[in-house]
Amino acid sequence: MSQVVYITESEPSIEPFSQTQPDWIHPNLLQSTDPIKGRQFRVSGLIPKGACLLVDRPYAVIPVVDDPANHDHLICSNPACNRQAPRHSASEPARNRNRTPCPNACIPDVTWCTETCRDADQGRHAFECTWLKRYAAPIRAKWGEYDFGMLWVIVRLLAMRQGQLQHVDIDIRTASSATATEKKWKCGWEGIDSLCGSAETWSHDKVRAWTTLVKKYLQNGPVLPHGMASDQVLHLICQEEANSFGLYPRATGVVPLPYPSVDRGEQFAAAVYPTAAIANHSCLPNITHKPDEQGRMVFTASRDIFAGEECCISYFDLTQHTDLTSRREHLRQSFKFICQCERCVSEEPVEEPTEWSAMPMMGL
Ligand SMILES: C[S@@+](CC[C@H](N)C(=O)[O-])C[C@H]1O[C@@H](n2cnc3c(N)ncnc32)[C@H](O)[C@@H]1O
Repeated sequence: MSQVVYITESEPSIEPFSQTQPDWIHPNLLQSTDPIKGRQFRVSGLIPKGACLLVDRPYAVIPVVDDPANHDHLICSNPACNRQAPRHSASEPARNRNRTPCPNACIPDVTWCTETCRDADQGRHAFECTWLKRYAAPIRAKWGEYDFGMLWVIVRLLAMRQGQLQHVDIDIRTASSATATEKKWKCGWEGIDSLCGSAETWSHDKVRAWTTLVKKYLQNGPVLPHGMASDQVLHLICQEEANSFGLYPRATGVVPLPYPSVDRGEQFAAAVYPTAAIANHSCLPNITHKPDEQGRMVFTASRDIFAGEECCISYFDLTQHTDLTSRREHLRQSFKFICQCERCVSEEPVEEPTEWSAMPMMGL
């Protein structure tokens, strides 16, 4: 990849995303490739039930809440924090108690849990602030909350990438010259760049619609100086669609299903993770996933996992879609693939063999 650094005198400095590995990765966790599903997690030796397999920091995360000004679970915008910033918490020391809004009042969804967090995040936020102020309201009004969220995640991904490019010597370049062990897991922008997703799986109408949005709202220019071509940004949207996680307060993928049924709660954020995104889906997962208090995705073994087995999460709340048709339809609509997990394949109806002897003679 050619290294281009886009820094001008007037550009604020964005703190680099200096992570070179996930925060925790179980030594028995490996990456391999499946001919149908693509990249996957496998294990090289026993991982006992309850063990933590992965703790991965989001590369970009946005809050997803109605009425942010009055919501208790808005997250701190500082990517080094991501903690929920409650409106009031009597138990907190006074200096931590106030949510700190954007000084330019860009949108109420942007807040920091403390002034310290806000000040440390000035450079990154400056990258998105003008864009949010100019486009958030018109995009929400014309295209709706889902499209706005998709575009905002892209803006936050581009802001983080910009931070890495500004610190190219300590980040992207060192990543490409890292030792074989360090290169085992691609982190930061390298990890995002390697995510699956392609516009070839999209209908012409969908490509046209997102191309329009990219040209209208995400063009490289003074409002968003990212230096990428429109088709690269469109590709990033495909990757985001195939790989982003909803963040919920309770674990996803608990099996057997709890009785009485417990769902995973109300979504409060959406995020893209460089390493957690390698996990494929199973309707009988052996891993549960849940964000920790900093929005890091934590994978936990829900049973003993033996050498050679694939590690899978569930992409949806298993309490909501139980039979084969409903599960496959949900995955097809929301995640654009036909589930080939062992449970779905084993539940496929067996086609009755044609009884030729019972057929009338066809004039032979
Ligand atoms: C979040 S990515 C998972 C990692 C991906 N396999 C890769 O190569 O990067 C989601 C994509 O993986 C594939 N996938 C995941 N679970 C699958 C399953 N149960 N059946 C078929 N394809 C699956 C689909 O192509 C899906 O769009």
